[in-house]
Amino acid sequence: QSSLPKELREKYVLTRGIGTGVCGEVKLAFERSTCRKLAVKIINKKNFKSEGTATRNAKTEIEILQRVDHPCLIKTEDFYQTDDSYYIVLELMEGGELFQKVKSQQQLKESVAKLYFYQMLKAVQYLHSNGIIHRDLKPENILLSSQEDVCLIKVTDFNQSRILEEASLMRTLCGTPSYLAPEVFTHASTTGYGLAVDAWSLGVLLFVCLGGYPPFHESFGHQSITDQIIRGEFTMVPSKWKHVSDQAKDVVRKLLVVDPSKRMTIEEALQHPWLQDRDMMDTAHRLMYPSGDAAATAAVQVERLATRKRGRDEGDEEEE
Ligand SMILES: N=C(N)N/N=C1\CCCc2cc(NC(=O)c3cc4cccc([N+](=O)[O-])c4[nH]3)ccc21
Repeated sequence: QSSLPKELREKYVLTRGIGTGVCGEVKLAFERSTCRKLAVKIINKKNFKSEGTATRNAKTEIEILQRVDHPCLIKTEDFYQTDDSYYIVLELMEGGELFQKVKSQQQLKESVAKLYFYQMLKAVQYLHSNGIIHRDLKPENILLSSQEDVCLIKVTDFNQSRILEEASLMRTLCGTPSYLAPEVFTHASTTGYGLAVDAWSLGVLLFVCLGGYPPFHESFGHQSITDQIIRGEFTMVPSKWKHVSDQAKDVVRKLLVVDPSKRMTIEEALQHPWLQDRDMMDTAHRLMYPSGDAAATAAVQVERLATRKRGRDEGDEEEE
């Protein structure tokens, strides 16, 4: 306890470790004044690359952590630092990492994978609408709020995130364009393809949740994992995928497309038939907006009307 920042020690009691990340650890903490249970993520500063990028990376990440506000993004309660570590006080996510759940359960039930995937899409849609690319979406960075299958998920670890620097693009365009590459003008370098990296990662995440194993891996066949990824070559092993619906497989196939300009976007994924599931959406919105406050309920109604309208447009027979 001695190396902890004094203010942290005065406000919280840190107890046992509850999860070990590659870049530090997570401890169970109690807020002295309320006895509330919380998590404290301790990140060693040396985990960030060289000093230069470390401070910039860390600042960006801390900025993002404190700026984002969405039910499916980790929320920081408090923040402290010493010379060698950051101490981030967070809400407790008692379900731990999605990684552990998939590892222990092999593959998730399709309905559970859909509920989690929908929440991940909403979280990433929020980040993208705020000009943030996550760039490191993986099962270790998806936290579950409880041990129950039906639970809230939260995306975390914005260490690789990038805030789309529109400002730097504007500065670039002020200079002489003669040496600038075409993609600088076609937004490929900022808003366009940048966002598509998160869509790919969500495809890998969905594959792992449904299939219980990763689409690309060193141990598969003769190709290196890089070649498998560059060629977009993955196999849906029948024994693992025979119970998975064609619509779910379609979402995976449309996200794991090598050409970013042909890859399904987050918005398109949200419109995909597999996700036009009112029960799942009602469950997700109940988890995301438990207070059921007016604004949230209105948001849900809008979404449901939109879904219903889409259904009618596409000659959807099923009536409520
Ligand atoms: N690396 C980086 N630069 N930023 N990373 C970050 C940014 C700050 C937030 C953050 C939180 C976590 N993880 C948890 O909170 C967590 C894991 C966990 C496992 C079991 C139980 C509980 N729990 O019962 O709470 C758990 N909470 C992992 C990485 C990061």
